[in-house]
Amino acid sequence: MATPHIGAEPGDFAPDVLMPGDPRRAKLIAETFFDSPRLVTEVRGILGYTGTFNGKPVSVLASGMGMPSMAIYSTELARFFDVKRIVRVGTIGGIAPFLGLGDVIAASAAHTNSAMTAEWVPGVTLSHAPDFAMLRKVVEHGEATGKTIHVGPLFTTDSFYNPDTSLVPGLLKYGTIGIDMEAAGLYAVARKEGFDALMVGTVSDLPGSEMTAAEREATFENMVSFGLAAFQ
Ligand SMILES: O=P(O)(O)O[C@H]1O[C@H](CO)[C@@H](O)[C@H]1O
Ligand SMILES: O=c1cc[nH]c(=O)[nH]1
Repeated sequence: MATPHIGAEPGDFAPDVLMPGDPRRAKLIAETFFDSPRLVTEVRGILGYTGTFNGKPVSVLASGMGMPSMAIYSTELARFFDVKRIVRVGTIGGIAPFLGLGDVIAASAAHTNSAMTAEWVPGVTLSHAPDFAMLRKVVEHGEATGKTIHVGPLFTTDSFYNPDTSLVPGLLKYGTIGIDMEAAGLYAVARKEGFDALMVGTVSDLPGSEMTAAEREATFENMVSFGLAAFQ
């Protein structure tokens, strides 16, 4: 049955789903990595495809931008389409000095200034963290292929424009390496809805340098290869 935001039927999604923010990146991922991809939803232009990778069913669905949008789509995938594992494949603003444009990161935690989960357990600041088995698989993929993946905490912000840059020294002091807008939402919803999740991202912005929109769309292959490794 279709949901308010996903126009698919039960069985249209595989248990494993990749989630980029950008619908065009979802299409590109399906066309580049999947065998026999088919469009399963396009409500609001949020594209979803299902195909196979290495002979196993896999899907991709855009999340849109920000924690509320990610929370809507990931909740509906878990509740109505029996999705068991989600990997967000997104772009990241790098803040750690050792990062370069195009580097790949797996988020071992996600701090946030969003109030979305503030009252889920009254009086408690929840730690938003990935599934350890999935995190281990992407690290092992890096070791097996000789490709570098940085593992560290992200800061998931509600504000792409007008970010409070005075936060950066504090974030760095506590080991944070980059910034996105969805990882904490995905990790929180995963615990709430009972699926496993991981965020893998490409560094698209650094202080003083950034990728163009075309580069953001194109420099995704390494990140998606890591993301798919989490499902193996
Ligand atoms: O490239 P995506 O996955 O959209 O991720 C990042 O890019 C968007 C901001 O430009 C936010 O969604 C942020 O998290
Ligand atoms: O600077 C950036 C880049 C990607 N995503 C963000 O949230 N911020």
